[in-house]
Amino acid sequence: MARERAHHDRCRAALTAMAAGAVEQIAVGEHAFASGADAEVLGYELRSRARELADDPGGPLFFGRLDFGDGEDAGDHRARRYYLGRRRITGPGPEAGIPLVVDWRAPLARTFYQAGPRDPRGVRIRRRHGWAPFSTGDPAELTGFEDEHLDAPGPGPGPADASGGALSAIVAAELERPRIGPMRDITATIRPEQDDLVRSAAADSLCVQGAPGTGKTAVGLHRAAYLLYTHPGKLRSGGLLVIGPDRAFLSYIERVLPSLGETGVRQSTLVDEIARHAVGAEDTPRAAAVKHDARMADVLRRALYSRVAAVPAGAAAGAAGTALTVPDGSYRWRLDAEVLAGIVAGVREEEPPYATGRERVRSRVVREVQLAAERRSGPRGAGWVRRTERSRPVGAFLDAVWPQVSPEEALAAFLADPADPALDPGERDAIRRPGPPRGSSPRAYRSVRWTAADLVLLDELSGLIERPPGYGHIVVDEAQDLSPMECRAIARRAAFGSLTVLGDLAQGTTPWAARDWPRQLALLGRAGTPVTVLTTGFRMPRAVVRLANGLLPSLGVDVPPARSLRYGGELTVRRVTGLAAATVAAVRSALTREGTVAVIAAGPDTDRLRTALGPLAAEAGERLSVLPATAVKGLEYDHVVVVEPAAIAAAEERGLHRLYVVLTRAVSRLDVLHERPLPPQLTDTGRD
Ligand SMILES: Nc1ncnc2c1ncn2[C@@H]1O[C@H](COP(=O)(O)OP(=O)(O)OP(=O)(O)O)[C@@H](O)[C@H]1O
Repeated sequence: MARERAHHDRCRAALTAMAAGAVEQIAVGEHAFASGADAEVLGYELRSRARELADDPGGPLFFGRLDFGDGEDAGDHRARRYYLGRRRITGPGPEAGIPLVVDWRAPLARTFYQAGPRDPRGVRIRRRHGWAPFSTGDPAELTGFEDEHLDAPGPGPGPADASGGALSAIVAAELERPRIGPMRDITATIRPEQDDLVRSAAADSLCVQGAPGTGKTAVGLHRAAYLLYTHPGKLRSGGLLVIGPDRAFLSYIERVLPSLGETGVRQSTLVDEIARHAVGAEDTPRAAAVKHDARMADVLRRALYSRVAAVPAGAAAGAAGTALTVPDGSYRWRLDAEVLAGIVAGVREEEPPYATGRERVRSRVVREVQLAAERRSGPRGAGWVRRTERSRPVGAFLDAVWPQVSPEEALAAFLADPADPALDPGERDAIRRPGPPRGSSPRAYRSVRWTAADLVLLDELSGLIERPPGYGHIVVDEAQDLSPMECRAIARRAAFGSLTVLGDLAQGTTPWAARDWPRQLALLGRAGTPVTVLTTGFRMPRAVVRLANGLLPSLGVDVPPARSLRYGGELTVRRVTGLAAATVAAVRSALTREGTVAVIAAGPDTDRLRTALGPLAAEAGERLSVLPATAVKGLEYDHVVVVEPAAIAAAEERGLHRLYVVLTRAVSRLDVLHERPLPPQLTDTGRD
């Protein structure tokens, strides 16, 4: 213990020196460069590095150690010892460059996560360190360590581990620990199957189907950090996006990447990512279903290209057969309709983005004019070409055959008259909405109040008009809930990158939620991506998993049930009279224990419960949340009180899926309170 503490002290001193060194380098760097631009780039890099180092929350600097070889022969390179931690720490002075702590993402660390009695990988001892819970500012306190002798495995204590060994007591304690604040990193306890996913090649897209609490979100975030470490150039400058279901979820996960030293990742909801406008109106469920349907991709493409006139409409009236006349000094060059129609048709066939298509038509038309001019009166230079491209007749011709259009203008015009053969009359009526008449000035479209689904359609149109800049990698959480059109919005942004798709078909609650992964992956532009299934749950106690699994056969999806790695926890299911009073009593008792508490109920019931909890809630402060069932996706609380499951199940079309989400949020204790009979799926399994 003394030696390990001394090593930790050495690491702390080295980290402080590294942070000071980074600050000093900024000062030196700013003076050493002749070019201001170079100094600026270097300064930016150094400042970020200094910030990352200064951002250290003060926790333990390592969580494990690997001893390779037989440990006797110091000259044998295999007889080496490495400490592993959240970030690399190198020694000062003569030790500079020698890692005191190896980053958990380094290739060597893979051995820490993957080695086991069946496959020791040259490891003699794997040590896990136990630390007292810490808060920012306090020194980290080593409380113990645990050695696994992988070269001579003996029977270990505790439940068996999937990798062939015993489940480490330190890992078990970490899993049982009450949840207090936002989500934390899992670097110390990544499981082998999670490590495989985290370290998949950057170019590979992957899909993880995992029961609730199997660590999908944790895997996605650690994969993001891993990719940034292995491909810093490609991904560090805004090239990595994490998409989550809502802002509450984002604030729950937002500290994980910074705590791993990664501060530059964009974390967003899809709505925020694509929003060109604020949402100002609501669709009927029918209209939303039509707008999110996969057919809308072709429908919108047709609507946009219906603006392109197949045969030039004679923008500049001229002699019969002449569709365009371009004055040029004392000459007038004429192009006939057939040539122009050929140009337009040719560009359409090439299928460039709409805006590129317009420019392509422009330059080909001018090329024809140039050829005609040069045949008569010699070469024309670049200046002539530019002038002709900007000339009034050419502009008028383009406006007639390939008019400029904004996504807003195209969508408003389409919704005012959604006459596409792919939509039946009922569907057209559902989405029809009066809009500014065709041909209105772009300003007329600014006052339109868009719905959330309209924003998705605007994004589609915007992608048809101009290719959006993409990301090198996108992590998509709760991907089962994405509509076909939302999937396309993500696919567009990952056209040249890869995807980590995370989700659970059983937790699909949107009307368009996926029922199988192959189709969803095809919509995401990644057909054929392998699907990895996770079933080992780290969140819920066994009894809670059993209760929730009772719903699975009714959810209409083919997913294996979760099994829990946890041994603690409590479940109570109680029929009560007077839900509000029973909730207050349950919360009062829950607050006597450590950790967060959530009361989850059908939307309309939450206000009533909040009122009933009034003074108690004020006393509990941030420890207590009262939430509608629709707002808990991806979140977890130490103690959950679920109020009236039947009301949650009846509140929406996929109410049983919602109930499944709600019942799977508890880390330590779940109280189910009901007045009405429980949904039948819960009655057999509920009492434990
Ligand atoms: N290897 C691990 N070691 C310790 N804790 C872990 C590990 N993997 C996951 N966890 C913890 O288990 C809990 C559930 O993980 P996470 O939220 O990532 O699951 P999920 O599959 O995304 O769940 P859901 O489907 O409900 O969104 C979290 O508290 C997470 O930190």
